[in-house]
Amino acid sequence: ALAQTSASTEEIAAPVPDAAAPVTSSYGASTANTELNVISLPALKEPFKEAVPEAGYVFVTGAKGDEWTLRENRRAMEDFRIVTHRLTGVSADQLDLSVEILGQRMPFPFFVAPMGAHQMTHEEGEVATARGAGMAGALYCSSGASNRTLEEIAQATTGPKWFQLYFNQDEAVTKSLLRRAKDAGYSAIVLTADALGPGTPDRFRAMGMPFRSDMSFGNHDPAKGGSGDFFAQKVDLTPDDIRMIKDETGLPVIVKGILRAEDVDPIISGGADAIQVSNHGGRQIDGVPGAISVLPLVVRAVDGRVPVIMDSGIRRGIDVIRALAMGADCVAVGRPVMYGLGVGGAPGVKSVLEALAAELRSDMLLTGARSVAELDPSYISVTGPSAEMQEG
Ligand SMILES: Cc1cc2nc3c(=O)[nH]c(=O)nc-3n(C[C@H](O)[C@H](O)[C@H](O)COP(=O)(O)O)c2cc1C
Ligand SMILES: CCCCCCC(=O)C(=O)O
Repeated sequence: ALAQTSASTEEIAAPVPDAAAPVTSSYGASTANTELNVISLPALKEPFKEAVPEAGYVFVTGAKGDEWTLRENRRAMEDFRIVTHRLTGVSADQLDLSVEILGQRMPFPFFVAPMGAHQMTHEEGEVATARGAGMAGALYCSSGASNRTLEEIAQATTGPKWFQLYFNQDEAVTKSLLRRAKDAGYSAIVLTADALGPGTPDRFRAMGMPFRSDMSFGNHDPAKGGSGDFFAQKVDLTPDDIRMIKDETGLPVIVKGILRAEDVDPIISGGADAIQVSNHGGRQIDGVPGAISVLPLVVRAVDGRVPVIMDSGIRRGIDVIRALAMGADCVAVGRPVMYGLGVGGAPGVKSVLEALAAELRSDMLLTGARSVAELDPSYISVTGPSAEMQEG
């Protein structure tokens, strides 16, 4: 039996098995544990709405202010038109989708973006998401705002893992998080530079900010070896903070949330090992450009010194091609992974990642490039507002 939704037939791509819906907690997050027939990542949004509490749906899908940046992340993708090659002799068995970033080999050029508060969506929280990522062989980036502890999450995945840091005002708290991340086997630290705290979509605020009452920030839970207050984030970050993370852990540092070419030099001089172009999925400040629009400007400023990662708006195989051709070394996938979690739990996450890999594989074959390394700007014609930004 399939759950009924109010969406049109075209929008309902993936059936929601009955197993996706049971409600066992007072909050009512999903307990689903099933593989999904993913027709496309965007088409999972409606089943996600059916499978999770309204608060979780609004928190995940919403964005800041008028949500212009959220929409612009998708619209701007259309400015990047793919210029295909023909008769290149590429066959499926020759196609190489693997990449290596910061010493980490990945089977495909995308990974799970750091996202917090997964128990707003699924009872198991990040443990299920990380397990699903591992099942697909994908790198999992664990959010500093996870409900489960970084240690529980590290144990849940069989794949590579990075830890995303929300730098705390209390240096002892930050250093303790970093030490724990290193001890748990995370191989890089992602410093988020573009956030003041949780996303606060207007629709979520209108509901009274209904975070679940039993929600904990696992990494700060004193009962689980944590300390400090998640909300006491240090906002006045400088490049010196990068050095502290490196000194403390000896791990590579990725700075996430960069949208401007001028920011690149001080960040690389500060010791960053990679730059992540992102507008946080439009959740922190509205009105900033689509991430794909500014990617070429940042790539030019980086000039090959460190890898460039991009997220915000990745939904399709062709989006991955667009970003890689414009100079990203890999991309991160955000909200669609949460859709998979809500609708299918760990196997649902695996299904989402495998569906994107399958889509990318066929899109690559039709693009004519043999490998991710072969993609370059010649595969893209930049049009519209994004083209104007490259000139200015
Ligand atoms: C529910 C949710 C929670 C998020 N939490 C974090 C977080 O804890 N740390 C972080 O750096 N980014 C966080 N992000 C931003 C993502 O890492 C990523 O930048 C964003 O989801 C990209 O936009 P997209 O999902 O629309 O592609 C979060 C995003 C969502 C949707
Ligand atoms: C209350 C938990 C917040 C977790 C996610 C924080 C964040 O970065 C976001 O965009 O939201």
